[in-house]
Amino acid sequence: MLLKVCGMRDAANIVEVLEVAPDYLGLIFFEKSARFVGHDFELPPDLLASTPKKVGVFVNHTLAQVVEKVNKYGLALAQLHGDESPVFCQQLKDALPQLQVVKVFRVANDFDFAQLKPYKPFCDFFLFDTKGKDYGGNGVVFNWNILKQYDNELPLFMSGGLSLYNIQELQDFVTAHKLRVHAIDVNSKFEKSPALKDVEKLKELRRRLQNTPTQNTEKQ
Ligand SMILES: O=C(O)c1ccccc1NCC(=O)[C@H](O)[C@H](O)COP(=O)(O)O
Repeated sequence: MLLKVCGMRDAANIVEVLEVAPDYLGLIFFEKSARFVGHDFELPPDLLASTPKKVGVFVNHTLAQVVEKVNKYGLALAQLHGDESPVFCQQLKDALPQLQVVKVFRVANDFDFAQLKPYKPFCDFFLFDTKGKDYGGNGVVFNWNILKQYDNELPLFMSGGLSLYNIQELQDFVTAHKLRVHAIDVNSKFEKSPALKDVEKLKELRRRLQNTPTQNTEKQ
């Protein structure tokens, strides 16, 4: 499983996080988030020169706002964390064909998997996060058993309260149920304070993930 670390803005902290060699770095463009990058955010030169794909996290932004951030920061993926429609995903793909679109679904026990269908032609990945009081970064795990209903058609980012305490359990669950998990997405459980990542914890996570086989989970 690949690794996405989400929600940094401090240049020195980003440089430290890069030592862990994440596969994806999430930058949050939602102004109401405690992890909002800010209006004057500049990419640290180390990030420009390094390999992780940059993921922009958006919540009900307009198409023009997403396109502007993608172009400004060289984002490879847009993670749509709000109530964006399938038509919005289609418009984004039409505007930026190279961009990978990740539609987020906030999951609770009554989650209806039928709602995924109209998104499939316009998305590269789905991300399952916990439905909580905030749009994201709630630090709460959802009941993974509900994923037994998922048809595995699009590869997944798995999210929601992932920590050093539950990562092995998640890996076992994914293997047992042959879930097509492309990457895990970690955030608040690897922080010293909002937006400041605890790099020692991330290094331990990286060590544990290195012992798991990676799968071909790109969209076919
Ligand atoms: O993290 C935020 O503050 C946030 C706010 C609004 C929308 C999305 C947000 N985070 C996006 C993520 O991808 C998080 O990693 C995901 O929600 C999981 O967070 P956590 O439960 O803290 O691990």
